[in-house]
Amino acid sequence: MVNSCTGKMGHATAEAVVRAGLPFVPYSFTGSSEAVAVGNVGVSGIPVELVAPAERQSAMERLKAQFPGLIIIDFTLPSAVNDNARFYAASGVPFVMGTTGGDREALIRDVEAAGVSAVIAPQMGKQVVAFQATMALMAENFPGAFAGYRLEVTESHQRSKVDISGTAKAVVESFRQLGIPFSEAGIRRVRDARTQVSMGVPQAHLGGHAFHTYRLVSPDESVAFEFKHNVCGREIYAEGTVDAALFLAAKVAQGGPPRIYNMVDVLREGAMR
Ligand SMILES: NC(=O)c1ccc[n+]([C@@H]2O[C@H](COP(=O)([O-])OP(=O)(O)OC[C@H]3O[C@@H](n4cnc5c(N)ncnc54)[C@H](O)[C@@H]3O)[C@@H](O)[C@H]2O)c1
Ligand SMILES: O=C(O)C1=N[C@H](C(=O)O)CCC1
Repeated sequence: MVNSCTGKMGHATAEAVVRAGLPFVPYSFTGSSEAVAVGNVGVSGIPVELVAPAERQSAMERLKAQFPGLIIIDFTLPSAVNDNARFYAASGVPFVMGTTGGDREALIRDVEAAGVSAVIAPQMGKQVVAFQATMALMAENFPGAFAGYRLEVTESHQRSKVDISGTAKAVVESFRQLGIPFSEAGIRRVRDARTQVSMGVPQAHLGGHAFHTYRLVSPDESVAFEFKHNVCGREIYAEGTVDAALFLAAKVAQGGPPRIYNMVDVLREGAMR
């Protein structure tokens, strides 16, 4: 089940679920205004019934009975992430949380306390996850290697993105361990089309892109490193999310204690196609 199919990522992911030939639940929890205004949406020709927040409790009971082994995928909004995760966890339904932002520490705490398995990650794209894992490995192996360096971080996304890149925040954590004090407030956030075009974002992808640049400069400016990951469109995340859902379903089927996984866990197990 994908929440919310009315959103850009939710819709792209729902299409990827159908493309993969997986059983697709034709219901989607959504924001109250969309449920009223839109009513229903179509995903690859399948009509999907939208469920408003006020109806989600009773709908969840029905869905759990109707779809044993239910896995929820959440791409909603930073303002909804904590409440949604608490709701899924309290309902005992394992879930993949791709939504960024919110209170991330509370998110982990709540899900752990409820004892439900989940994959929670701000980045679902296989190659970007591999880059993230590489930075984390470098930090683990060579802590402080970049002490004294200056870090500049720029992220550009479609205008509708409300929060700072969750991926940039995660990567910055590795740079901190490499010796560079850097606060999230220092991340340069680009949302205007003119700047984006000047940065090389294709016109056709102004409505869906994620460009990231991390630049490290030595104290005397004689040495510079630049890491970039530039994504156009959303397919890379949608496909990675399907991998995460399959991984989670397999973990739940195996039994064992509930656990919170991230996408590096999924990648490490070779579970990304
Ligand atoms: N993890 C990843 O790889 C990845 C990739 C892309 C986007 N994202 C994240 O996914 C999220 C969604 O991005 P988007 O571009 O699809 O946004 P969007 O604005 O297009 O869609 C958000 C949707 O959430 C719905 N919504 C709002 N409140 C809700 C609630 N309480 N319950 C259910 N649905 C609700 C809205 O109706 C809307 O359709 C963002 O946090 C974004 O950063 C993550
Ligand atoms: O389009 C978005 O929104 C994205 N959000 C994630 C983030 O914040 O890191 C992943 C990239 C795309």
